[in-house]
Amino acid sequence: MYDFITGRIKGGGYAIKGAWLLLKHEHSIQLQFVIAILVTIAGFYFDITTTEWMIQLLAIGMVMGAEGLNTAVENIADFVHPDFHVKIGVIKDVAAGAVFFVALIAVIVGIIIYFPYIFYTL
Ligand SMILES: Nc1ncnc2c1ncn2[C@@H]1O[C@H](COP(=O)(O)OP(=O)(O)OP(=O)(O)O)[C@@H](O)[C@H]1O
Repeated sequence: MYDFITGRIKGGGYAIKGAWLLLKHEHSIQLQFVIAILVTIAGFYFDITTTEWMIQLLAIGMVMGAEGLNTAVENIADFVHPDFHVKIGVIKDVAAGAVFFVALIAVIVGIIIYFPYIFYTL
């Protein structure tokens, strides 16, 4: 039981270290973090509902999580095959495509949430 608890705490520590590395070194994650802060400010400004907060937070988490996994895939690809290879290109494109899906949905969610606040209250 003790090993189980210390193992989980260690695992959490590694995960936090990984999240910090992403924020420190990855420009795409940094940009998404800034966007996350901006929409959070917008959430307070427009006083969005609890449900909208939950969906917005979910969208932020999905985008940053997908981007983090994309970075991991890119790093693995560069590690196992640093030189140019058509298959590495396809693997990286597919990983980027997965982020695109999530990001597109997040943008649509953002429009659905904020369109009424911006245009119906004018
Ligand atoms: N080793 C490679 N072999 C073939 N094509 C590659 C290779 N490396 C990158 N590419 C192509 O270039 C694109 C960009 O790859 P890269 O690793 O530079 O990602 P990136 O979008 O610049 O990532 P980031 O800016 O998040 O670090 C890939 O999606 C792929 O099409």
